[in-house]
Amino acid sequence: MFLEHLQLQQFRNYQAQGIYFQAPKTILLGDNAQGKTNLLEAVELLATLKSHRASRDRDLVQDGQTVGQIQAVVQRQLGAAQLTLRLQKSGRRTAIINGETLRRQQDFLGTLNAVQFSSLDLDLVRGGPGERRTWVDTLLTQLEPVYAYILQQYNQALRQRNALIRQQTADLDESPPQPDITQLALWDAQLAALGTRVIRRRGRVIERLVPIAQAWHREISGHTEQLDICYQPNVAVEQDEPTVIQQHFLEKIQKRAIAEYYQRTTLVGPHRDDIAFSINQTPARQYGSQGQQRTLVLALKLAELKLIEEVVSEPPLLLLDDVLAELDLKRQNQLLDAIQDRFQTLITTTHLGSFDAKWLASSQILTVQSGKISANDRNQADILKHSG
Ligand SMILES: Nc1ncnc2c1ncn2[C@@H]1O[C@H](COP(=O)(O)OP(=O)(O)OP(=O)(O)O)[C@@H](O)[C@H]1O
Repeated sequence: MFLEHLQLQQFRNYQAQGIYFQAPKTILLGDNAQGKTNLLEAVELLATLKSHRASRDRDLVQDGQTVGQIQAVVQRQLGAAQLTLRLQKSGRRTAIINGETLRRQQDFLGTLNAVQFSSLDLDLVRGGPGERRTWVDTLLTQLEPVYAYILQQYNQALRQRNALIRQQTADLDESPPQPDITQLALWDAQLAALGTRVIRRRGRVIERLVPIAQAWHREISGHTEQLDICYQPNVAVEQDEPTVIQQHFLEKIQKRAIAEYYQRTTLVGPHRDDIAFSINQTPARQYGSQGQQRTLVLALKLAELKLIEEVVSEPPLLLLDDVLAELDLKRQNQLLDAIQDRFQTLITTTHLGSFDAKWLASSQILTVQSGKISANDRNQADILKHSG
């Protein structure tokens, strides 16, 4: 797939900006806080309907405005698609494909696929389990758009169950516990059914990703290291059978009932899953050197690219946010060799110094300054169309 055109209107620090992408690699060059990451964020929103930096649309709409818009033309094997995402300072988003407003936003997913790689991704190894869950969920959302809906339903059931537990324990200190068993049992069943769907999908995607990531990791580490990735679901999966997992889920809820009552929150379910990474049988989080952790994240990102390509039968985009400077020259070259011209890649950087001359020659270079994009040299002037 190829992102041919992007149009940003009142989005972050862009007033009105159109960009035509004309090379497999586009380098977005600019000082800090000029709008480079904002542009990648717009593409991330089109691919996942989520931003890793903003949880509310009000932050995405340009300051002082009430609405913002991201529009794109994506070339796919079956033809071109036009994507429009309208954002409001307060109120719901509108998702439009080829002029048709979608009733379910989840139907927007799957037209544009992208893998994002930023220095924040190093937190995948060093950070907490939440970071790893978000990573696997974002990948799943692109592979199986229906997963976005399942996860949303699970989180809703979780919130409602938590509210019920809190309500029942509100006067914990004054009177003895009086749980409403029937109502809680209904939420337990919901949580177990939806949670099982989340667990099985997470298990399946990690199983598919592991051999690809291991192969990359072996290659990048010069065949000296063995990567292992282990899904650690909060509810054990001994058999990939929904009824068996649901049964385990409900049994574990029973066992943790008293602890849940006193901690006033749901303690059982995939919102407590983790994924363990180890290198040569040693947990990467505690013992991996910075270099080893970078190799690991690079292997994961390359594996994501390949897995999405396998599943959707087209190469996804790669968004590299200020990450090349974080990698040493050897790893940079391994990444660049792996991408070649197969994956359309958008790269942000504050300086061109670290780029290989061969790379620069085959890239479209755009300068980003205060929410405005201009071609880096006169030959590239025709690839820009300013609007507004
Ligand atoms: N909703 C908004 N409205 C207007 N401007 C915004 C909005 N959100 C962010 N900005 C501006 O966008 C700029 C940040 O841009 P961005 O995060 O893309 O930086 P960058 O060019 O990637 O730089 P860095 O290298 O520091 O990451 C800041 O100047 C910020 O004030």
